[in-house]
Amino acid sequence: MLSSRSLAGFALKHAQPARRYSAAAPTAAFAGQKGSNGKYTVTLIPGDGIGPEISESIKDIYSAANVPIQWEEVSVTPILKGGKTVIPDAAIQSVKKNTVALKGPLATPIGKGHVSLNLTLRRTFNLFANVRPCVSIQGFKTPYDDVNTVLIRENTEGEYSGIEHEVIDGVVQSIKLITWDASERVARYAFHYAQSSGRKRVTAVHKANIMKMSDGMFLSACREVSKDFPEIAYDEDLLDRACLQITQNPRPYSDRVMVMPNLYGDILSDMCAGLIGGLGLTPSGNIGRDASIFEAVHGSAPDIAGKGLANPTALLLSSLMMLRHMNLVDYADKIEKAALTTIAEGKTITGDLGGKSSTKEYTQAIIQKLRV
Ligand SMILES: NC(=O)C1=CN([C@@H]2O[C@H](COP(=O)(O)OP(=O)(O)OC[C@H]3O[C@@H](n4cnc5c(N)ncnc54)[C@H](O)[C@@H]3O)[C@@H](O)[C@H]2O)C=CC1
Ligand SMILES: O=C(O)CCC(=O)C(=O)O
Repeated sequence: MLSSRSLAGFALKHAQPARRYSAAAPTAAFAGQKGSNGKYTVTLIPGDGIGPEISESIKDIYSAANVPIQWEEVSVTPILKGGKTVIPDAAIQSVKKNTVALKGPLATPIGKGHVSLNLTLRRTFNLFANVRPCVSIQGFKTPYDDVNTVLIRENTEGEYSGIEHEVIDGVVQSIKLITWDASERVARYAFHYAQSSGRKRVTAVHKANIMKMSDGMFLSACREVSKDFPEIAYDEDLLDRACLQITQNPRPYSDRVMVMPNLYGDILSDMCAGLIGGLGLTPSGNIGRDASIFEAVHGSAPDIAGKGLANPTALLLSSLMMLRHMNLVDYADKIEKAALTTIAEGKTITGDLGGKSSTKEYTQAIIQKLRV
């Protein structure tokens, strides 16, 4: 019989008022100390493709808002060591020391080449829960104006375990690894998140009709954890049905938290992003006990990289999840208001949102609002 291991010793944060972009839940309480200059040091990984452009935008906005943060910029260029691709030690040490990081997208070669360094970072720091809120921006017209989903993705295993091999010529096997411990841990996080953000239901999204053992165990862990949260309703939904229902009517998903294995969360969060205006708008937080790394849902966007066209909002909103995690809530609220009103006004927005402005012009429009 599998034993259920609780998150004993896990310092719980106090419940926070419900905010749209928050990592609110049982993250290890932020224990960073301000330096002698009155600022916290935060690791910044600019990343690949559009990463450096959108990171520049965040730095400019933070300077204008006087956020008490100093960035420790590190590169995550893949290094080959003993036949394995690894992350430079300086980057690892920086995240370990600062315990919070903001990360731009890292590109992964398709069908060949090095392993994903995004996944490597998540595994290195055991960032077990990936929180992906997706909220309609009031005043910005899209087919829906009432999307407010929170998706929590198991972030360390599942289909992304990276265990693949060729069995015989022409036959390849990829292992979807699901463990009770990781399933229980992310389920517990989802229930705590629901509790602290005022959401009334947790829905486990799965394909246990097909993957009876792996998704079946994920569901068993969720059911077990649900018993500890009698005030939060619990139900289960097949992934395909959830996709259909959310695209037909996202409103019922506003009062719940969805929790699911790794791959489903990756895909479903892009689908939700499509409902509110695209990947330029959706943030995320990779949450662990000892460190947390905040990043946009999107990738390195090679098609627009270097052209000054990228929308920095997703990374900006990810950084606001980070500020709330660090209890710098007032700064987060102020920047969020400036960014969302800039988008709602629609005068200075980037091409992905139907506008004509560059990354820099949009950034300046936000900065102008911060100065008033
Ligand atoms: N967490 C991470 O660092 C992630 C990295 N990736 C990597 O990124 C690379 C590119 O992946 P794609 O499939 O092309 O996905 P992508 O998310 O980079 O781009 C998909 C589409 O969305 C647009 N887009 C994305 N972010 C945008 C933004 N901020 N502003 C305006 N438009 C934006 C792109 O121009 C593109 O048309 C791959 O190497 C992939 O592995 C992909 C997803 C997440
Ligand atoms: O690591 C990558 O390149 C892609 C990862 C990804 O799509 C994600 O996990 O969000």
